[in-house]
Amino acid sequence: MALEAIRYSRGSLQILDQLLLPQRSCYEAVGSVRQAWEAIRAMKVRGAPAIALVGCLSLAVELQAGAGGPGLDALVAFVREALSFLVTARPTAVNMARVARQLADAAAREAEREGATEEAVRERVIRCAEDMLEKDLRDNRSIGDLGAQHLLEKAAPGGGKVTVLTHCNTGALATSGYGTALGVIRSLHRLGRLERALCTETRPYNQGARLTAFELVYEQIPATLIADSAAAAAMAQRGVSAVVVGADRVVANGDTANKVGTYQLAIAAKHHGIPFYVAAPSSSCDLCLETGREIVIEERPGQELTDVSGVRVAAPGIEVWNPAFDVTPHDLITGGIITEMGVFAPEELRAALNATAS
Ligand SMILES: CSC[C@H]1O[C@H](OP(=O)(O)O)[C@H](O)[C@@H]1O
Repeated sequence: MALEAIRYSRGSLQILDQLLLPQRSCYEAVGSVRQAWEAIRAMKVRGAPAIALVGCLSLAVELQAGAGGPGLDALVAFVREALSFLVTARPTAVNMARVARQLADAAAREAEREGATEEAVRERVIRCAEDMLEKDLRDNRSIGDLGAQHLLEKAAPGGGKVTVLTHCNTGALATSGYGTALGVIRSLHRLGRLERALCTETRPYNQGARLTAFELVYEQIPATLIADSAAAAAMAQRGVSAVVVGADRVVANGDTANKVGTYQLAIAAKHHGIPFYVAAPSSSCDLCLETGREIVIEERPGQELTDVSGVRVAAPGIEVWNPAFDVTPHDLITGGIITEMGVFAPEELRAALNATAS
C-alpha cells in the first residue's frame, strides 16, 4: 500500500505525524482549521503541496460540519478569514497562499450567483479542495514521468542507468502521493533506469534521513543516505548523473526557494558539470515575484538546530541562525524546471505558465 501523508474522506481528515517517523506511524485527526494550522506550524505535516492540501481540507471538514454563517456574507467572510489564517503557518511555500486565493474566490463567486445558498457555497469550496487533492497526484505522476524522460535524454543519452542525488523530502510524505523530485526517482526506478538514489540527511529536521530514506526503503528503491556535508564528495566520487530537488516557491525568473542546503548543492553540481533540476508543480510557482530576493525565508526556532531528539548537542550559550530554506539562483538550475506541463529552462518558465493560465 502506498505511503499516505494525508487521509481524507468527506467530513474526515487525518495526517501522518511526521515528527514521529520513521520509528512510529501515527495518524492524527484534524477537525478544524486551528488544528491544521498547529500541525503545519509544528511540522507534523510539511512539504509545500501537503501544507496547502491539509489547510484546505481542514476548512472543508469544518464547512461540512456547518461552520460559517449565518448568511452568505458571513459565510464568505468566514472562508476568507480561515484561509488567511492558514497562510500564516509557514510563509515561504507559495502553495497555501495560492490555493487560499482560489478557494476564497470560488466562495465569493458562488455567493454572487442568482439564488445562491449557504449550502451551495459550502459545497463549492469543499469540492474545490477535494479536486486539488486529486489534481496534485495527477501532477506528480506527470512530473515524475516527464522529469525521468528529460533526465535520461540529458544524462544517459546512450542508455544505461543513472544515479540521482536528492535533498530533503519531496515524496508521498510531502504531497498527496508519488512526489515531485522523488516522483522523478520513482519513475526512473519503474523504467528500470535508476542505478541508485543518494539522499542527503537534510539537517536539522532530517527530512532525508527520516522521511526520504523511509519512502525509498519502503518501496525497495536502491538508495544510499549521505551526510549533507558529503554531497560534493559524492558528486566527485559516486557517479552522480543528476541532482533533482523540490521547491517551495519558484518565482518568475526561475529563482527557487527550497530546503536550506539546496543552494550549495547547486553550486557543487555546477562545479562538477552535473545537471541540476528543480521539480515542482505549477502550484509551487509564483509569477507575482520577479526574483528570489523577494521570497520570505522562514526561520525556525534555534532549538531545532541545537537539539537532537530532545537532547542538546550544541554548546550552551551559542547563538543560532536556522533558516528553513535558501534560494537557488536560476542560472544554477542547469537541467531545468520540471513541471506537470513539461520541463522548462528557467527563462522559459514564465511564458509556459502564462500560456496555461490564459
Ligand atoms: C514537494 S515538497 C517541497 C519542499 O518542502 C520541503 O520543506 P519542509 O519540509 O520544510 O516543508 C522541502 O523544501 C521540499 O523540497
